[in-house]
Amino acid sequence: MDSLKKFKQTKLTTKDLNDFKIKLHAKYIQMLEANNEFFKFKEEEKQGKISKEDLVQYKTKSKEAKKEFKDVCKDKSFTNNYKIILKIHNSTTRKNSSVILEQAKEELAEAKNLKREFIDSVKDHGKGAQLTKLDKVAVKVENLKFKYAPDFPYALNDVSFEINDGEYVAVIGHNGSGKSTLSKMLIGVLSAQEGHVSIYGNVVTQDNLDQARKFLGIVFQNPDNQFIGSSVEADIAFGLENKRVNPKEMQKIIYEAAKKVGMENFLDKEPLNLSGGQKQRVAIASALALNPDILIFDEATSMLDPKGNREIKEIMVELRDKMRKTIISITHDMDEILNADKVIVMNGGKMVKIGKPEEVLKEKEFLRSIKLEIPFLSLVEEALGNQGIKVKHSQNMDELVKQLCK
Ligand SMILES: Nc1ncnc2c1ncn2[C@@H]1O[C@H](COP(=O)(O)OP(=O)(O)OP(=O)(O)O)[C@@H](O)[C@H]1O
Repeated sequence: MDSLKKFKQTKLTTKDLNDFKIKLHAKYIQMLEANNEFFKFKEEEKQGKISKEDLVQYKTKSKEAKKEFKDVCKDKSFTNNYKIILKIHNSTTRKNSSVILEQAKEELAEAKNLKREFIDSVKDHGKGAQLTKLDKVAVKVENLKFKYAPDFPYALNDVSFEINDGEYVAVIGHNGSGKSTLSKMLIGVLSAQEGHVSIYGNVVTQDNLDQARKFLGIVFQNPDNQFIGSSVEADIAFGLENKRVNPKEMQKIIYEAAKKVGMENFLDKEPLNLSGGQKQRVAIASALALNPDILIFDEATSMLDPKGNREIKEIMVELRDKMRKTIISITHDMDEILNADKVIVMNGGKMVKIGKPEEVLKEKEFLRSIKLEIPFLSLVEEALGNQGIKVKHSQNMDELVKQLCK
């Protein structure tokens, strides 16, 4: 009994297996990269661009990466974990105590599954690794700093904030305030030089970046650059094919994702025949098909006409309200902050304000001083206030009119 108790306290779990898969997958990618680099420089050496001596360092790096990957594959922890419980299980059988025997059986089955999964994960280089949600905070940024070169000023300077699960957050700032740099750091295109980004409680590192990205969907600025397929359907299918989703399930996923953005009747249409707003809706559907928890809109409305702009803003609100998605909208369009739960104001690489839209909009002089335009709706609210007509913060003109007509 004591040995079973002890085993339960020290046994390996699915989290350990997941950590192992993440490590294995990272080593596998490092090995591939080092190998590619070696072959690239081997070609260059053949062409006389680099010397044989220089090539040696790439060969050594590639060999080391291969060895490191193989060493991780040789991990004995899960086999040992199984052996220990097998021994305990077999001795428990002889004692013939039914409750303990049942517990030992359960532990043995669990350890056997872990061992089997470990063997499979070695075969597929840890591809199935997943991060679990350890926290209700969707995105946590802590003391983030970034410079594009050592003698450049900070593009991001000690930025910290939290975005809760299901929250709609607008990140606003004038040109050069650091919005794009922040967005690149959130999606892992740039790595933190100081500080951390955590997604659902997991600090993002080079090792778990691929897994962390599974929580994220991104919609960029230019609708034309985002269309990869020859039709709406092919475009949404692209990400699913990359993820090797079962082709039988794909049709349904594509239809559902298109329906969420009102594009289900356009599946056979070519990109040429779509408006900018419709193309952005397809980009959103492509992201939604992969079912991310967090959607980042990086200046996604800035190239659209007023109608397209309005459509995409409405979809962002719907995604939060109906699908409980976390929305991060990086924008210089002040109108976008009206729909947000929280606004992060950036200036000169620093976060200079964070709060609810109505709190941020109170500071009109400050916003003007950092070259941000006050939304027309807020100016109307302010003018009404000056006339003694008190109104609550509205998300759009219709809401304000309704308040006034009550
Ligand atoms: N690739 C780069 N190399 C050097 N400096 C850069 C680079 N990209 C951005 N910067 C600088 O970093 C600072 C922050 O720029 P960033 O692009 O993040 O701001 P932004 O708020 O997104 O601006 P915009 O709205 O114009 O895109 C600026 O001073 C900018 O000049």
